[in-house]
Amino acid sequence: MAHPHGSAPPKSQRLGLREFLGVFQYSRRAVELVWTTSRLLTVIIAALTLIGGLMPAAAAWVGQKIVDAVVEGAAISAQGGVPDLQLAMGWVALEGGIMVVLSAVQKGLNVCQSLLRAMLGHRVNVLILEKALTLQLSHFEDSEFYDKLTRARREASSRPLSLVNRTFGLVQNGISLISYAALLLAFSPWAVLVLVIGGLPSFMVEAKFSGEAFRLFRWRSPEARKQMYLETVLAREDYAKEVKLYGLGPLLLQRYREIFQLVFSEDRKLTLRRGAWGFGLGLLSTAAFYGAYAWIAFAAVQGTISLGEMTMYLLVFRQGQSAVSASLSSIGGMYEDNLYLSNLYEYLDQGIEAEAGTAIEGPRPGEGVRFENVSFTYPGAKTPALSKIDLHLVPGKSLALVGENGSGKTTLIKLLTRLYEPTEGRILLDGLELSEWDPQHLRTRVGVIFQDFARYQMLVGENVGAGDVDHFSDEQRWREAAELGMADDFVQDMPAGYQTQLGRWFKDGRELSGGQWQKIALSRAFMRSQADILVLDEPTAAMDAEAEATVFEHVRNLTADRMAILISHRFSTVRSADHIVVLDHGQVIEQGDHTGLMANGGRYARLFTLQAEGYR
Ligand SMILES: Nc1ncnc2c1ncn2[C@@H]1O[C@H](COP(=O)(O)OP(=O)(O)OP(=O)(O)O)[C@@H](O)[C@H]1O
Repeated sequence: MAHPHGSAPPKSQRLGLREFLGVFQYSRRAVELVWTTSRLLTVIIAALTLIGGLMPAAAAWVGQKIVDAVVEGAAISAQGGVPDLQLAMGWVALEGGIMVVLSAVQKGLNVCQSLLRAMLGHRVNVLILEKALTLQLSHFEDSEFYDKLTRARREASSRPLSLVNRTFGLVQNGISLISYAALLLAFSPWAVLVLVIGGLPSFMVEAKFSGEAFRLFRWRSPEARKQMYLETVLAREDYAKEVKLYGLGPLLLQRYREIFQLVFSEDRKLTLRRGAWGFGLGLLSTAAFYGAYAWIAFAAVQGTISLGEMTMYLLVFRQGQSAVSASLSSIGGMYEDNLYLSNLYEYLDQGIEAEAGTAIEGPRPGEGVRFENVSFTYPGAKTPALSKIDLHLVPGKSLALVGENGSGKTTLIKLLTRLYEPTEGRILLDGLELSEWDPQHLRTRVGVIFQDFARYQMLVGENVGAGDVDHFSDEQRWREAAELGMADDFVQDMPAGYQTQLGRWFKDGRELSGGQWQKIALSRAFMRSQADILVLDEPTAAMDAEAEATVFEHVRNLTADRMAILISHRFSTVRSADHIVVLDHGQVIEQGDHTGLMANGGRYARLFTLQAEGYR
């Protein structure tokens, strides 16, 4: 949720019972997730939980038997008789046995839970990433959606297991509690009531504050994202150069600190209030316990119960009380887990418009690409980035787009590659609208490099191979593409040739120059040998003039029956295109070939002459 920096977090709302229960809607999905992650581990955990639940009451009962046997034995000894030693020793041995089982159960639970935790964390991360693959570019550019993604990634992976553990914990404590109650009932039903009611106040506090903590977490997720971003800028190699030279470090670090202060001051308030209330209401539980203690001791003094029974009741009452508070805090924790899971599921359930097209050919093959009255406005933007564009790109021809920064050239390519849909008008390939094409097939027909192409910290060869996933690791194809993209020569000279690691993140990683990276990106586009539309968005800006000339020679040779779209600010390159389109503020203001446009004496002619003069 976007909010102006520094605004106060939302006030806590009163939590009605319905709202409280409604929040548990994700429990079923979380249990399902855990169950499908590992049935075996889930079953073992459930079984151990049940066994673990019965053990404490059994131990308390045996404890009573020990004390009574000892008291009885002592009385016999006092009267000069011979007590039955074996009986008391037998009970002690049994209690020892129960403790061994209990500790085995607890260890087993820990082991299973850590295994399941690792598996589940991985599973949830994969779910999150799989979903990310289905998202559209516009999602990544939407800050509110990005918050959802960040929140899901930060908290969600540990929550399903925690929820399931707490559910089991609740069952376990429930079983213990029932067995304690059964023992305690013999003393007095009222004692059972005191036991249960004593735990309620602390529970109310937990429920109230976990809701508040969650609202705080949601409120500050844009802050958390800013902090993550600053961490990236301050600690990553690709920013280090500028941060150092411009001395940005202290300023950015100060920002980082300020965000922490803002977030921490809210956290501190909440933590203090939570602690104070927890302590105050916790006193009630202590009072309930000592009230019951006095009552039980009184009964023993009066002789209504034996010493053994008194020991057992006290133990049962104390443990019962912790079972009550553990159960209630399990419920509170489940509530909290559910709140955090709502983030995960909100993100996973985000509706994605299906890319519905299925066509793999159009009615007029060979017609090429047509833009018909195409307009486009970015989500949230006030003015259109493109308006009323009409264009026809014919196979075998090349098209150059020129225009000032921000005139809409890259946007036009984003529409052609279906990263965005036109807000108005339509784009046709072979006579069929782009949205009706099978998206996979459409992608194989277009090879594109953007000016901000990705620099993967992988092998040089893989950086080329990325252009065609089917041949991602095919060294022969890497070479062919790299020759066309002018990268082969310098790659051969690298220490491990095509197997050289790029980037500084990993061992022995090499860095490339700007022009070399561009050659890699160009080669990547040449990997798309099936593509009949080749789009180069300022591909040669960092290359030297000779390399640029050769690359265009290659593009021209390739485009016998293909289409090439070229964006460039270098008119020496642009002039060789068959058709030139001049964009200004999202509109086509001139088009034609170089000679025609020069003869026109319009914007193109002016810009061309200006640049040509610069070279004289
Ligand atoms: N993701 C985006 N969201 C909102 N507006 C955008 C986005 N990308 C670009 N714009 C806006 O759309 C307009 C056209 O941008 P575009 O990137 O198409 O220009 P360009 O002609 O390729 O510029 P350049 O020569 O600088 O590469 C600009 O005003 C820009 O601010």
